[in-house]
Amino acid sequence: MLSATIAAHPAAAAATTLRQRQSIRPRQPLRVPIGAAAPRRRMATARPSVVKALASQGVPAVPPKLSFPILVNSCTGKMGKAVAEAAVSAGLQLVPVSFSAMEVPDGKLEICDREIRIHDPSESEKILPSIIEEYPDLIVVDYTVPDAVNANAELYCKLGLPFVMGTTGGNRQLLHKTMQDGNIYAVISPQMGKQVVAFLAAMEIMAEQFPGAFSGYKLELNQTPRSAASSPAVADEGRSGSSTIEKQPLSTLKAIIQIEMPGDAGVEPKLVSCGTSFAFVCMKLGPLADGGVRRLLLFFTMGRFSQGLPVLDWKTFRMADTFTTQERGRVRKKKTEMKQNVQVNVLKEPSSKCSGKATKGKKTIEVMESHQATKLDVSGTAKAVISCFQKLGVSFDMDEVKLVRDPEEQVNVVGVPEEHLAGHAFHMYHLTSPDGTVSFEFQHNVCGRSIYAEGTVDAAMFLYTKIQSGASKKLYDMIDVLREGNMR
Ligand SMILES: NC(=O)C1=CN([C@@H]2O[C@H](COP(=O)(O)OP(=O)(O)OC[C@H]3O[C@@H](n4cnc5c(N)ncnc54)[C@H](O)[C@@H]3O)[C@@H](O)[C@H]2O)C=CC1
Ligand SMILES: O=C(O)C1=N[C@H](C(=O)O)C[C@H](O)C1
Repeated sequence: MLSATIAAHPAAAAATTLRQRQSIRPRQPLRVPIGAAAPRRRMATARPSVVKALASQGVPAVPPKLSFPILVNSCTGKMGKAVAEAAVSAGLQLVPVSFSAMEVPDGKLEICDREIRIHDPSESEKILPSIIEEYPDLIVVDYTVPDAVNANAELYCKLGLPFVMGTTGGNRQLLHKTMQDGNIYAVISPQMGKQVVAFLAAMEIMAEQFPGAFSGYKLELNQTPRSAASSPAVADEGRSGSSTIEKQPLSTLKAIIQIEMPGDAGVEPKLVSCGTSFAFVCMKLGPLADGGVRRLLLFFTMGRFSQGLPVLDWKTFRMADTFTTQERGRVRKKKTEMKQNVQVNVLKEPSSKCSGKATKGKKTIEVMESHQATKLDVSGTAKAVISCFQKLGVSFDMDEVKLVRDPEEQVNVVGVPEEHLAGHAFHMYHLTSPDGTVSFEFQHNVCGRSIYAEGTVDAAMFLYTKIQSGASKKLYDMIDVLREGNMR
């Protein structure tokens, strides 16, 4: 049966609860579905000191596999489900209980052949104490909603329950205070994707070592390029007089780093650059610039030329023809909408050959993030990156981040693969020097959930080893996790 014992005094109780938990003898759960986590007293692993000692005696120091109980709050969500699956495949014991604001048939959910009982969040305070009693080494992973962040963290602290908080939003200042008062082991990070975290860490190091390095720079596209020199395509647009594309300075410094995760791009979630080809950008910009078929053909031809492809082959004509007969009607329909977003298109790949912008004096889009339509808050990762830029001397208001949540815009403008509309995170930052002669562009684009799920499992393992070793530091972020060699 689930009991309703709660530590009476949050701050003081937190530390004692944790100590008490170490000495509680585990009970057998009354109803544990086959394959679900059975309560355990301790992980079946050797401590690092033991491994070291064995190694000194010539015994190979193969790190033992960690195994401890993990409760995922909430298993009904996209991230919760992905983490639960990753936890099982990493050999952790998935506790067959979760909470959700969503009703599920029979109050149950099946994950990796394990039956998870779903309770209403209002019951968590009543239910969790007995779960802790059954699973003294329990770690909770939180992927719920921004509105639940503070209450959940307070509850975990009150119960002395170590946790990994992946949920973004809520009141982060209050969260920080809760953690200070609660003195509980936790990893909190709005970004668990380790490669993205490594990028964030690099930003932080740069901000720390070269504060103000980008003073005066703006997170925006060039407003008034100085040089008239440009690529023939852009020059042609300029001469036509009808184009909204402006010329870019020759000296514009630009680098696109594209990192793709190995594996089948169509199946595996991936970290990608979302740049499209020069030809594609021109195809989008051409009609918006009131160009006719001739201009389109010219753009397309130049695009092919720029990529070292044969200029005049059947593909050139076929694609132009397809565009004019089938796509042009559709594009015309969306013209107004696209015009509003044309800067994003430029942001997507303003390559040196097609660098330009279509602002016509309008405000440019400087930081853009695109996520699945169900995302409730502004990207926590974007906020973290922007705060690094701020330390580097760039002035930028968080409210200015351009949010893209419309699936049509995501596919047509941002370039999100359709199969990842329900789970993606594309981020773009464009930085311009005060005189407009230097620009930088950063992108980190993730499709799918597995990069975060794996990072979360690593964070839980990291936390577990910290608890076992009685580390004096209790609050960590993902950069701490990476620093201790957790890139696996
Ligand atoms: N740190 C990271 O690397 C990442 C963080 N996230 C963040 O994680 C959070 C969840 O994202 P998704 O899984 O995509 O959202 P989702 O909408 O798919 O899932 C949220 C789940 O939480 C449940 N829920 C709502 N209120 C609750 C409460 N009080 N207690 C327990 N469960 C509750 C909902 O019923 C839903 O099933 C968001 O804040 C998102 O930004 C998402 C991806 C990566
Ligand atoms: O909601 C998401 O999906 C994501 N949320 C996190 C954020 O807000 O930064 C991390 C990533 O962008 C995916």
